[in-house]
Amino acid sequence: MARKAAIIGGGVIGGGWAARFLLNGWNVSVFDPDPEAERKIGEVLANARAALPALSDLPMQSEGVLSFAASITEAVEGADYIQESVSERLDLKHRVFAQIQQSSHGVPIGSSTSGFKPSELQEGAADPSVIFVAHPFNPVYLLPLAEVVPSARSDMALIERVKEVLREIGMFPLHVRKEIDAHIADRFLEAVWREALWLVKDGVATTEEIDEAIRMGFGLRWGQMGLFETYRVAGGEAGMKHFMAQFGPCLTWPWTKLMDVPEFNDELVDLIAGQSDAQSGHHTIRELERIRDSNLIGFLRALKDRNWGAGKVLRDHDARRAVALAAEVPQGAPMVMARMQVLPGWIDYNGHMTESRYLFASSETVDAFLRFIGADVEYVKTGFSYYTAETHIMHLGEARVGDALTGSIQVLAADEKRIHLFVRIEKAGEVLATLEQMLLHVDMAAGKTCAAPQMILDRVLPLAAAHDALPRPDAAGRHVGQRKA
Ligand SMILES: NC(=O)C1=CN([C@@H]2O[C@H](COP(=O)(O)OP(=O)(O)OC[C@H]3O[C@@H](n4cnc5c(N)ncnc54)[C@H](O)[C@@H]3O)[C@@H](O)[C@H]2O)C=CC1
Ligand SMILES: C[N+](C)(C)CC(=O)CC(=O)[O-]
Repeated sequence: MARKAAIIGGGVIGGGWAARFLLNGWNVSVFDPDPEAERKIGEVLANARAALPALSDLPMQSEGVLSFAASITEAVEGADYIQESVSERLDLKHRVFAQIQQSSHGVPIGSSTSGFKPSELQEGAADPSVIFVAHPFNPVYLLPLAEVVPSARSDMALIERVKEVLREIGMFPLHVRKEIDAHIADRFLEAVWREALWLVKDGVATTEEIDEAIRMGFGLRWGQMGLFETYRVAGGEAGMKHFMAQFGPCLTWPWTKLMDVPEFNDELVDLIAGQSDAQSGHHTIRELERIRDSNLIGFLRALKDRNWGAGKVLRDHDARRAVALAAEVPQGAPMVMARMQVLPGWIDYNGHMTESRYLFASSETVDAFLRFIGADVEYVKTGFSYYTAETHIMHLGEARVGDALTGSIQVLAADEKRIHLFVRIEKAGEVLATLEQMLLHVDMAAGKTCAAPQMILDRVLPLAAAHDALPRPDAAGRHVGQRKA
């Protein structure tokens, strides 16, 4: 049965948490007194649905059920995990924890706070041991980092369980060992922000010039190696020691105004906001979110190919899910093997899903089937695999961006060397395309077909026999231009 997350506070960050849990198969109950919360979460969720599936190489899990509760008590009822994401005010957070703990006992309560220490959050709580910081980064559904900060009063066994929950939903829990205001990452963001405010206030640079200075240079480097590994490389062959010797003295030169804070008055706010409008005001916030998400997807995908940094987290998440998927027995015949989401990049100039994506959707379906019968990545490493010899596609309907698709498999026939498959790509029961495909078992080194091993035949031959009882699809055996019978 799906587990339940309660999200208290459904703004920018609560909405992101809701999407992250839902798309990873959890049921989610949100409480937020804002009458607009449901609409806002719906928009965040639409962006997440368009973005997150693009990071996975496995079919997405079935989405959990989203509900909106009328009270905190209703939201937390039966919850396995609670995430507080209300506005950054300590008195408000204390009130919310008190209400949560009137009806929830022993359930982990993570706080999204950007800066409060866990010991501050725990003050006056009925059970402080279950309250801790789980600080995410926006967009929560795409960025893996969650700083997990316990205090001396925390239940450390519970913290370990929480870290596992975060890994299960594809996140990277960074255990912050010593509590400190603003944890680790926000201290950097604060430093950069202060410096940038000074540069604008002093008329040295505009908001746009500052953003170019970041995104054309060091921002790209930081996303893949962070600070210290980057500086190690910058030290040349002599590494970090040389870097420190060369740039250490600059720390005492006037390279920063970090010690001072510019006066945060209306003049400064207007200056920054005006420049920001001139820079980006031609896009709505939702447009900017979608631009940000597709840039992040490209970046994360590149890191995933290299199994590096945040890309390694994505690979580990796929590997964990692959084990769970392999243990799952697909239901029904034909067997639903893949669930997909039509992404913006899949749409062509006709405004519907482009033809190459039907082959892609079928590949996802057939790959899941091959993993199911044991011809998975580990098997391929032994030098054997299935190759596609022939495909016939029939286009029967249209898909639009955001549509949820399923890919199902009917085994038409199978023997030692061949698997003859019929794939249906469907949207809510409507068949959009069928693909008939012949797969051949090959010895990859020899470049020749050969018999599949018994362990694969033991899985595929009974399926072929069982699917023999299904009606043979009309489209099976058709060729291009053939008249309908
Ligand atoms: N916006 C950001 O970039 C990040 C924010 N955070 C943290 O996440 C938390 C939330 O921030 P945002 O989502 O940005 O703020 P937000 O203003 O977008 O959302 C806060 C939500 O809390 C709701 N709320 C207020 N009182 C409530 C109550 N008693 N019960 C339930 N909901 C209530 C509001 O209606 C609002 O929808 C803060 O602690 C913030 O520091 C963490 C990471 C990044
Ligand atoms: C600006 N901020 C302090 C709320 C930022 C964060 O807490 C994390 C983020 O997503 O940048």
